[in-house]
Amino acid sequence: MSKNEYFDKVLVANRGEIAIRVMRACREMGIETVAVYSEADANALHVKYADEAFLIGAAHPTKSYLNMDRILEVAEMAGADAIHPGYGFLAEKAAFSAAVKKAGFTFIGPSEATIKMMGSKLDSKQAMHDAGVPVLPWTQSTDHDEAKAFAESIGYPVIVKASAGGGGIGMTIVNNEAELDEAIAKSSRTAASAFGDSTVFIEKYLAKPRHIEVQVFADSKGDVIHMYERECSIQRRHQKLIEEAPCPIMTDELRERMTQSAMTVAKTCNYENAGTVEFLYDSGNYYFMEMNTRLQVEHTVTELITGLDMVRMQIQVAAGEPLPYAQDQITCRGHAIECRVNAEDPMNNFQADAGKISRYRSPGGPGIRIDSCIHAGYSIPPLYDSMIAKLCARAMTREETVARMRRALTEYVIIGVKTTLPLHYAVMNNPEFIAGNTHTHFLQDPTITQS
Ligand SMILES: Nc1ncc2cc(-c3cccc4ccccc34)c(N3CC[C@@H](N)C3)nc2n1
Ligand SMILES: [Ca+2]
Repeated sequence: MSKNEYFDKVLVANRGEIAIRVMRACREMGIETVAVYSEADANALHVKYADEAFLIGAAHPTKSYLNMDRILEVAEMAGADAIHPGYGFLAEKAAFSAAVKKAGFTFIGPSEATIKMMGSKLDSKQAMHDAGVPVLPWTQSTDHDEAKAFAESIGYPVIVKASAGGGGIGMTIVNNEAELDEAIAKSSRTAASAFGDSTVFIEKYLAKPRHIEVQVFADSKGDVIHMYERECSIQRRHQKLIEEAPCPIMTDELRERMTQSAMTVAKTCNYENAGTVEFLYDSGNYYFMEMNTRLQVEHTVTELITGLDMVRMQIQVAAGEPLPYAQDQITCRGHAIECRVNAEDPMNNFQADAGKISRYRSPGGPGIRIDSCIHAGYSIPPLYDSMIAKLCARAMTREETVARMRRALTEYVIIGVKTTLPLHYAVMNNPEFIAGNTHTHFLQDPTITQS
């Protein structure tokens, strides 16, 4: 007799804070958890949080967290019913979604076909254009004369992007015709080596857009809801550093249009489970960029303004249940900001900094949330993503939330490794940020870190 109506046992195919996050939801639901860990993670917190834990291989991700066969073997041995991929690693690998299903487990995420479609920026752009979702003008021709004619028709600058790309890899800005051929060749080379697919396309370049993304949720019956938007413009080398919900410049009218577009995107690709539709926003217009077919790092700020548990919802819809909330039950109350605490040195080009944490004290008090995988005495392994904690603050207004985040940052003590905490403190004290004037090149402005 299962202790809940969803699954008896879930294998979490991930590590770090997101593995702990998923295990917390499972524990609250009476679902047993299985952790997988590499040799470098033998003492990791996610191993301690799970009901069972299995060593899956050496530290390098290809030998462990990316090793599909080994993970499925453990799921079989442990008698898991479902697998949660977290984010990163295998989360958006279409073949993993298929392999999980083929092996008889439930994949807590979308189907192989959906992941595959959204993995191609060109296919998803074409499909969303045909569905009437705003997209930036583009061409997939790399012929010099056709590309030249396209660029001249919409005006320089334009940008060359990799279709199989992500995270800004393979993007080359083109300011004039003389740069066109080399940009196409450079992006194609990068795309081929990074993604094994040299397909590129060219689109209108927006100088200082905002990155606004809409959280959507869909069940296996085709129902889709949105859970408002997040602004994620403060990034560095396409790694988000600070996210907030709702977006400071959102109006009811713009929100209505963007959330409708986001739900059209989800319906067009038969989406199931949690997903995020990314838009670029510039002077009142928004444009579909891509869809992320996973639960994102910054799902936290959406949980804080809606009061919902998104991992619980993922498990419910993956088990075949209808969406647990109707659209009119999803409310946006207050404001939330997330600061990603990375083991990097913001004053030395964000160089990753591994090492042992000698002292650790996390903030607390009203409206503070910490999702982390660290503790005093923990040694940060060098081979994985540098994010070690997420500090979130929520309050009723953005102004109060910024003040609360500023206060929490003064309380956060992490001794033994360099972190991005000083950068976050500088941003929370920066007049432009406080005024809500963020855009994607915010951190390029040298005055930011000299507050
Ligand atoms: N046509 C056009 N114009 C301006 C752009 C600017 C960016 C961009 C560039 C640099 C940082 C960014 C931060 C958030 C959102 C976008 C960006 C961008 N991308 C795409 C992947 C994403 N991580 C960055 N695509 C763009 N596309
Ligand atoms: Ca993406």
